[in-house]
Amino acid sequence: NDKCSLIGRWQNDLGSEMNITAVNNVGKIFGTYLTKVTSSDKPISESPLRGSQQMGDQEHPTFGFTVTWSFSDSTTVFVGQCFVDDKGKETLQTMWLLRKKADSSQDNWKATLVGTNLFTRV
Ligand SMILES: CN1C(=O)N(C)[C@H]2CS[C@@H](CCCCC(=O)O)[C@H]21
Repeated sequence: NDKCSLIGRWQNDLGSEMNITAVNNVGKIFGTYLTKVTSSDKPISESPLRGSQQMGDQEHPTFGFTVTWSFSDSTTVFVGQCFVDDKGKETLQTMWLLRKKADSSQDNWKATLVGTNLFTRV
């Protein structure tokens, strides 16, 4: 049974490192996210990550989590699923929405970025 646990350290192609430190018995996810790149001009620091995963099927659980950036006024939400390939390699296939702070509602239209992202274990 290829159980896919979210716990541990993950990295993506942008050089970000995510450390999921705990998933409790009801699927609550706790961790931190350290980005190497930012669209803000502030110094980067580790940011908290909170979310939840489905606990029904432990093989390839779906999940969602929010990163509340500690150094910028933006927020990113991730949603995705954990997969294990036939060699036992785990990946997190995700899509994300990055909401940057708009200076006014007139700028609201250009304040949300979207993307896909693959995480592999460090
Ligand atoms: C590095 N990133 C990464 O690993 N992503 C999956 C994408 C979605 S979150 C964004 C970084 C946002 C940093 C905070 C800010 O620039 O306001 C980018």
